[in-house]
Amino acid sequence: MSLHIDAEKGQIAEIVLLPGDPLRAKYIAETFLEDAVCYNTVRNMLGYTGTYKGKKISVQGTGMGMPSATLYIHELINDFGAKNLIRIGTCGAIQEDVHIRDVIIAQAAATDSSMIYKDFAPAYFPPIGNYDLINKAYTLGKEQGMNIHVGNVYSSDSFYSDSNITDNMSKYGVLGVEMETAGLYYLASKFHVKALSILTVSDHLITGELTSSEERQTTFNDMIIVALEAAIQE
Ligand SMILES: O=P(O)(O)O[C@H]1O[C@H](CO)[C@@H](O)[C@H]1O
Ligand SMILES: O=c1cc[nH]c(=O)[nH]1
Repeated sequence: MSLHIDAEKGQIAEIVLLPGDPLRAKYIAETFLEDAVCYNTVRNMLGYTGTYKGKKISVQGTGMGMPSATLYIHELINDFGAKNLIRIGTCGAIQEDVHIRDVIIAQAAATDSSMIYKDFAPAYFPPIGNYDLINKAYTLGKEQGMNIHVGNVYSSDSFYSDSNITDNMSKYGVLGVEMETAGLYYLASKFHVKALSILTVSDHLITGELTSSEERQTTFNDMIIVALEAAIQE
């Protein structure tokens, strides 16, 4: 076991899906995995392992923001041997041609977090996703007829903020804003594992549109299938 994950060695798969919401981890395990077993209830940050098309897969809630997500990601990699980590989350769109319910594959992630900067200052390290996983997920998403985009996202430490950073990100072509991808990609580089972040657009920061929870669920299912199919091709 590790500090925050109460599992035995071998109980967690090399492929781990990472939703922010632990109840989404439960939903994914119950809906998409066979013989799913819950291995973690510490702080209610639920984690499950089961199989998908015969391949062992885990799904672990990470909580919101990089301080929470990176402690689970760190332990999954270093204490349990995770090698392919795929975030499945939600984001706000910041481009006119990215619409609610669309899916964004994060090629890279800008961030206002000091977490990465302090390791490299005064240089900046660019957190990028794994090209193989990006390519597989994009191809699968297109085959399924999904409205799918690949590009930069902005991982912010603040959900609510008065700063104009998000506006500037939008001007520079960043597709959406969320709170964890930069931390995931940073740790994947640090520990030489593969990572991908796939995001459903839950709201639009320019138009003010929101998705209903039912709509989010349908798009979310499509996104999970893309993540699972990309993962088992590894
Ligand atoms: O839907 P999840 O994965 O939690 O992701 C997004 O939603 C949360 C904010 O509501 C943040 O964690 C953000 O990154
Ligand atoms: O606008 C949004 C939507 C989801 N997650 C975020 O961090 N921001």
